[in-house]
Amino acid sequence: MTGSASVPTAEVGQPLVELRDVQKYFGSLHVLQDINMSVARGEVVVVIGPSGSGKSTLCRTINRLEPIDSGTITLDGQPLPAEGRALARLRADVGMVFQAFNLFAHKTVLQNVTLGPMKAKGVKRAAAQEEAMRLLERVGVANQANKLPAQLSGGQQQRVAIARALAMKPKVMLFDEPTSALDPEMINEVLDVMTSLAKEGMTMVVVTHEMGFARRAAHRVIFMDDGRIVEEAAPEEFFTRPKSDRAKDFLSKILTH
Ligand SMILES: Nc1ncnc2c1ncn2[C@@H]1O[C@H](COP(=O)(O)OP(=O)(O)OP(=O)(O)O)[C@@H](O)[C@H]1O
Repeated sequence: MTGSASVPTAEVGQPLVELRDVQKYFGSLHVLQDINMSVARGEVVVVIGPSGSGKSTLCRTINRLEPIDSGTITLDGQPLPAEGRALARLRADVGMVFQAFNLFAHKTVLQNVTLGPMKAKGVKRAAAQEEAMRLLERVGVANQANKLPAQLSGGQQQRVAIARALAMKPKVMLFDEPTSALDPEMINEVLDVMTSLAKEGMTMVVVTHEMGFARRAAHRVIFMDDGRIVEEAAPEEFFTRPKSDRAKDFLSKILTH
């Protein structure tokens, strides 16, 4: 499979993340129902759907921030570990950028990006710093390296959060509404970084309300409603010819805003 003509240029390969018959409850709420989903290496999957449909929970189960009640989730063919060192390794393999800012407030930008590789992977300080500076350059905030996160704009903080996740050399990046807490002028800065990662072949699962990003960078859009995957299609197909009434209704509401 190759990407849609508009952006994704990376070839998409074998399955990397697989969810099979996943069920999850919060008390009596069946928040994830019969989830079957496969994300291929190099694929960019955008997850959209109404508020409360289970998008964040889906994302959080993929790196075990939320346990599941039944079913299986595998990364690179391996079942997700529940605890211990294997779980720490998994967290390194699955980079995550949340909607709220994800940084240690009392560490500098540079420390935020170097700590993970030094602690989790035993990378020496000098090498970790060199790589961190390269990544900060990559996301356009190298000149902020010695500042504290609070001294940065929201968009800059999210770009540091992306650099921090990339420093762990993840196999897949999960983004959970990474721009939702940002001022409008900051949103594009972050989406541009995400788009370039997508073009370079990073495997990504992105929960977002930014339909422009979905059109431009996704190989596939997954539409969730009430804890289920209701529909999935290439973006050009989904946005022009949604099949389910729920997706049509959802798109008509968000596209008129
Ligand atoms: N820790 C929790 N305990 C109990 N219920 C929860 C918990 N987290 C989420 N929920 C409920 O699970 C449902 C799905 O939540 P989730 O955050 O996954 O939805 P979402 O699609 O990401 O929504 P939004 O777009 O508003 O962020 C919601 O009804 C929510 O209230």
